[in-house]
Amino acid sequence: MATPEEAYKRIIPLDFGSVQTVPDSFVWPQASDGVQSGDGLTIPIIDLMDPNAPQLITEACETWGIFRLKGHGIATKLMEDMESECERLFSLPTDQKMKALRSPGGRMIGYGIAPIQSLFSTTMWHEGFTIMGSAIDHARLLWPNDYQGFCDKIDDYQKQMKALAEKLMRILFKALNIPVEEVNWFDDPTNSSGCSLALQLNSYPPCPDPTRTLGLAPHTDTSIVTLLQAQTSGLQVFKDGVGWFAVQPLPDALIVNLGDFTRILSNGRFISVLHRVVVKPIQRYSAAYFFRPPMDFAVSPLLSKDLGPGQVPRFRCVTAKEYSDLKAKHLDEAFSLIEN
Ligand SMILES: C=C1C[C@]23C[C@H]1CC[C@H]2[C@@]12CCC[C@@](C)(C(=O)O1)[C@H]2[C@@H]3C(=O)O
Ligand SMILES: O=C(O)CCC(=O)C(=O)O
Ligand SMILES: [Fe+2]
Repeated sequence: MATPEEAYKRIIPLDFGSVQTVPDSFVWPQASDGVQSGDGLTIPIIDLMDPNAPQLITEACETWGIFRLKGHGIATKLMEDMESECERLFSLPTDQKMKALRSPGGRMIGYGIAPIQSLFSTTMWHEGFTIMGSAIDHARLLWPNDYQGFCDKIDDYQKQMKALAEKLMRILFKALNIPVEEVNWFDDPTNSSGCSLALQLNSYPPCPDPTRTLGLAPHTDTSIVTLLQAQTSGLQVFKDGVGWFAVQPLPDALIVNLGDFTRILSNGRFISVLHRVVVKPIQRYSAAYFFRPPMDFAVSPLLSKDLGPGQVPRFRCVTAKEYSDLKAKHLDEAFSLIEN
């Protein structure tokens, strides 16, 4: 059992600016086992304005669990602003960022290493900033006289991402025969049922030896859907029978990936894609918006009006909270624990 000091150390990132080599504690032997993308190994590109988009999205969810989305309506300027805010935040001196450090055992918000880090003994080449709702309390600590600009951008971004995620959720639920009318939190403007929506700003500092370490260890997201913005490559997905391969970002497109809750709701039909991040000699930022149900929501394949002939539910019903707690302890094994 870790002492409180040890636990605390686990949320403090490395002072990346000062290291010339990858320390042993950051060495992931499997980091370089990616494959080159070849024929048939491209993540679909879908235009949301295409009348066929719902069909294409459904197919992408069944085959990949991830796709690149154009025509999403998020202004390029807002995406650029978000990238600049990431740069402004993560370029702050380490002792300044430390003021907004996530508190151990507390709510998962603020500055620090990846929340899943506690499940791995090898450290990830990463620092992050987690936001749920308003960012004001932490932004004040980072920029005591100048926090409003950051907060306004974050609010605007979350509002637009939420609207887009709801649009996508409508498409997914329609494909799964789940009536959105029965989901009482859907479209709730106050999101009063608890802070489960989250925005994660990720920074992967320039790495002197990129093939030896990982930015984020393999994981699936604890979300319905995750909307990811990243200007440079680094994200990889795992495809059965193929291995790890790169998702190339497109200018202006967002990367959309499904999370575990959609796998449960779809009774396994839609893929909650396993992904990881490799690092580069250059700085990389990303912003991930996690669209998640309120913690008291009961997630079950039986919400669907049509499991298909002879189909039985593969997963038992769990609240979002119950599942998140299982995930925090068991990561990938969480699924086997809810399998019927
Ligand atoms: C809303 C969420 C979703 C979280 C937990 C919580 C806040 C931060 C998210 C991430 C972001 C980084 C990868 C991940 C795996 C992690 O370590 O923290 C994500 C995790 C999850 O999808 O499970
Ligand atoms: O940085 C990326 O490309 C992916 C980030 C990610 O997977 C996450 O925040 O959950
Ligand atoms: Fe992720």
